[in-house]
Amino acid sequence: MNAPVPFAIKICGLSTPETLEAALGAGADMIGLNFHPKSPRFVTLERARELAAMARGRTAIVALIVDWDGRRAAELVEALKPDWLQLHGSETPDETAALRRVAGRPVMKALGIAGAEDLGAVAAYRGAADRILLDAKPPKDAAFPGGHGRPFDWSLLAGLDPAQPFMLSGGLDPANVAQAIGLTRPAGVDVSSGVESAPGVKDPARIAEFIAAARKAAAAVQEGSQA
Ligand SMILES: O=C(O)c1ccccc1N[C@@H]1O[C@H](COP(=O)(O)O)[C@@H](O)[C@H]1O
Repeated sequence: MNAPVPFAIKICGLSTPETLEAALGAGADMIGLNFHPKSPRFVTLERARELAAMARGRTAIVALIVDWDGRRAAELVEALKPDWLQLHGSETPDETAALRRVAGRPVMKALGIAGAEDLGAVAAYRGAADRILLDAKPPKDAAFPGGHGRPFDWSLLAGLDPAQPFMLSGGLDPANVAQAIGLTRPAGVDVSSGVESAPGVKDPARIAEFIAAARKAAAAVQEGSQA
């Protein structure tokens, strides 16, 4: 039997040393650096290297990319040395497996969920991705494919194979994360907008509140499943 993976809390879209330090101090397990140019959380490689140097050895560093090819991803890995790649575009299972191979890093594949039919994609990525991240589907006219602060209907996840681990994202915040964890029992949670005071502006107090609430709810689920 595989060893259980510890519950992971990821704070995504960090772009300043101060807010990164807030996430590290509050105990984030993963931090996300966003390389999608249309995102309000976009960081240059230079800024990302500065932040990664602060974070290395204290948390897992995740580089978020959207529909990149393998050569570009491998160059980013060489320059930044992230622990993970987060693929948040329309990468197919084959492209996901190829990116993982070429870049030599574990990959977290984000899948957009709006209805029960979207859950079918999850099985297709088994073996291609190291983690599945279930996010709300972006609005149709959206300029970027994630980070819109919108939740999806969590009750849809009752239709998922209970043996399938996943991380949950999409519209999570300090006030709803405990309910989301209790209902869906994810292997981790990921947040961006819900810990901001404005798009792209992270709020240290909300980061700390989010991490404390998620940690407490995950511990309660764990205790409940052991009882
Ligand atoms: O945050 C962004 O700007 C972003 C841009 C492009 C792709 C993904 C992005 N963020 C990811 O989206 C989800 C949900 O974010 P939110 O909490 O609803 O704002 C999360 O996994 C982020 O990593």
